[in-house]
Amino acid sequence: MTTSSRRGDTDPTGPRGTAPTPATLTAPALLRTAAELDALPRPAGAERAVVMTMGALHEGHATLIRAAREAAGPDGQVVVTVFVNPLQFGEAADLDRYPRTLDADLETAAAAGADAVFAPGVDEVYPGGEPQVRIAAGPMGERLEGAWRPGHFDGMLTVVAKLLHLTRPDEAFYGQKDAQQLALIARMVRDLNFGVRITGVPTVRDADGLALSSRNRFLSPQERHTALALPRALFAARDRLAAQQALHERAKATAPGGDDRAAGLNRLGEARAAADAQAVALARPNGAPAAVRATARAILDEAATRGKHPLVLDYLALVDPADFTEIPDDRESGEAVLAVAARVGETRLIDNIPLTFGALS
Ligand SMILES: Nc1ncnc2c1ncn2[C@@H]1O[C@H](COP(=O)(O)OP(=O)(O)OP(=O)(O)O)[C@@H](O)[C@H]1O
Ligand SMILES: CC(C)(CO)[C@@H](O)C(=O)[O-]
Ligand code: BAL
Repeated sequence: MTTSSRRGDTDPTGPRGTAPTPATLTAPALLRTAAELDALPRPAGAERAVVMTMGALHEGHATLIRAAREAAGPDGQVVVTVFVNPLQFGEAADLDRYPRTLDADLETAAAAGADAVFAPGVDEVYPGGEPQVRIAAGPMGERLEGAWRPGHFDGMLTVVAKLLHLTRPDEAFYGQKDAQQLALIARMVRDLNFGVRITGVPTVRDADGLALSSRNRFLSPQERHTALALPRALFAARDRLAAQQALHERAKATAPGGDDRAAGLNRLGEARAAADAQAVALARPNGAPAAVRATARAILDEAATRGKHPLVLDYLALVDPADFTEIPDDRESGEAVLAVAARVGETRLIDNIPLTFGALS
């Protein structure tokens, strides 16, 4: 039988020897059933914020919880859900080996400022077995991750819908690391009038650049070295775009008249100055999407040739964050997401970076 429990005070030094903070002094309530969650009083005159996770909490999750705490304020309430959702897994092996670390998760949640952790069992979330009626993610859910993990986003949205109904938050927080998931949740909430604010939180990375992920623990040191090609590719592409855009800005500032100026200089016999003026005039942002893709691709291709621990690329795509369709090569302005998914050994990783075309960053 499972019961609602409010665990005693944690070690005052906090988890992993961190300095004590007010949040570490009180452990969150551990709620195992929907009935226990229903019995959790709502904060009076303040908001409830929710962070949904599959557990094995790391600093990325802690950042989401801190953001929720900050938004809810001292009088508000932060609920963290921990549930490994079978509906969104393709291979049973991936589901079976997914890490489950509830005791450590409660400490991490406490230190980050959670008031309650809702960690139901599979039977509690799906009392009638696999649900007959599900959320369909639609066309956006069939692109990128959806193409590689058929049914994944339907399963993800179905459990997110259920968890939103169960926890009834004012605001819910999700990581930009799972950019397509975040976009789909925002879309579902808008299309189906869920009446909750959805907030994205930027990706948290390790010092070496790798995006934090529960699945990183499966990487051997050599595999991790290969996996670093993901952030390196994304950051190189971002830098390439910034350089191209800086050159374009310089062109606008230094070459009024562009090609006309080059022609005039040519007539005067100033061949070198004419060539410079023309080069500057040509430094337009046109072709930036192709340059961004090529820059990232070169780094990923190199990692794919690594002897013992090669990277196997599933996709690299430059997409519109609104619907995850490919950005056309002649795009000169607007928001984009450069997204990548790859396998290293048995571990599949995803990462992405937001980019803005047509602006100096
Ligand atoms: N590095 C990160 N930075 C910011 N948010 C993150 C990060 N990693 C995960 N999140 C967010 O935390 C929430 C829960 O994610 P989840 O429990 O699946 O963790 P995960 O580390 O992404 O695990 P995995 O990649 O193995 O599925 C999601 O909203 C996810 O986007
Ligand atoms: C949103 C989510 C908790 C649904 O299971 C999961 O996909 C995750 O952890 O990103
Ligand atoms: N972090 C996304 C959840 C999943 O991989 O299933």
